[in-house]
Amino acid sequence: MRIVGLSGGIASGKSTVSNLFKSHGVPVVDADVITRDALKKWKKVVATFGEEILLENGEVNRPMLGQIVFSDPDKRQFLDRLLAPHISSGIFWEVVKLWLKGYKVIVLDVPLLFEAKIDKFTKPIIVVWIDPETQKKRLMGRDKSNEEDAGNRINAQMPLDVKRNKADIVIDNSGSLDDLKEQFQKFQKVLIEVSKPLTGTRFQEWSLGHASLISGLVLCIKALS
Ligand SMILES: CC(C)(COP(=O)(O)OP(=O)(O)OC[C@H]1O[C@@H](n2cnc3c(N)ncnc32)[C@H](O)[C@@H]1O)[C@@H](O)C(=O)NCCC(=O)NCCS
Ligand SMILES: Nc1ncnc2c1ncn2[C@@H]1O[C@H](COP(=O)(O)OP(=O)(O)OP(=O)(O)O)[C@@H](O)[C@H]1O
Repeated sequence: MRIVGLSGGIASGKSTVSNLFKSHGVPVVDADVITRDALKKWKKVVATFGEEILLENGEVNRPMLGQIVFSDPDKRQFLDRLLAPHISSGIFWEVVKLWLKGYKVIVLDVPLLFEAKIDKFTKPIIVVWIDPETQKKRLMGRDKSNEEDAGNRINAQMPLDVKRNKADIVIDNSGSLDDLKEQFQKFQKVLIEVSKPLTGTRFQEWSLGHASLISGLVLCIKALS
C-alpha cells in the first residue's frame, strides 16, 4: 500500500487538494478531523485548560483553545504532547481500515507531518506551498481573524520554505483554483490509476494472502508465549 503524505502551511490549501483527491476516488485520512474527535473525548484537556474552554453542549470551544495555545508556545507544546498519541493512533486505525478494504493508495493529510515525524511513513510527500502574503490573506479571510492571530498561527509551524525543501512534489497554490487544478492533473493520473480498490478474484486472492499472513503471525505469537 502506498501512503502519500500531504502537508503544507496553515491555509496553504491542503483541504482543497484533499478534496480533489477525494473527488477522484482516492481516500484521504485527515489529521484535523482526528484531532477534533480526540478533543471531544479527551477530558484531560479540560482538566488542564479549565471548564471555561467548554461550550454549553459540553464540547471544547476550539476557537477559544486556539486563541490560548497559539499565543503561548508552552501551552501549545503541552496540548500537542497531550494529543499526539491519540492523533497517531487515530491515523493508524484509519490507515488499517482502508488497507483492509483493499485500497492501494491513500493520502494522509497531516498539517504537522514533518513536525510529528510522520513523514517517514509516507512516499511521495506532497507539500502545498503558497507565498507568505497570500497565505496570511487567505487565513484571515477564512477564519475572520486579525493579522496578529494569523501571524501567531503561521509562526507556530515549521517555515513553509523548509517544508517545501523536504517535498517530493510541490504544488504552488499562490494562484487561482484553476492553476491549482492544472498542477493536480499533472501528477494525479499515476496515483489514481493504482489507487482503485481491488475487486472480484483479485480481492479474493489479496484477502486469502493476508488471512494466511495474519494466521501465521498469530500462531508464531502463541508458540512464543
Ligand atoms: C488548537 C486547536 C484547538 C484549534 O482548533 P481550530 O478548529 O481553530 O483549528 P483546526 O484544528 O481546524 O486547525 C487548523 C490548522 O491549524 C494548524 N494547527 C493546528 N494545531 C497546530 C499546532 N499544534 N501547531 C501548529 N499548527 C497547528 C494546522 O495547520 C491546522 O490545519 C486544534 O487545532 C488543536 O487541538 N491542535 C492541537 C493538535 C494538533 O497538533 N493538530 C494538528 C494535527 S497534525
Ligand atoms: N487557489 C485558491 N484561490 C483562492 N482561494 C483558495 C485557493 N485555495 C484555497 N483557497 C481558500 O483558502 C482557504 C484555505 O484553504 P484550505 O482550507 O484548503 O487550507 P488548509 O491548508 O487545508 O488549511 P488548514 O491548515 O487550516 O487546515 C480556504 O478558504 C480556501 O477556500
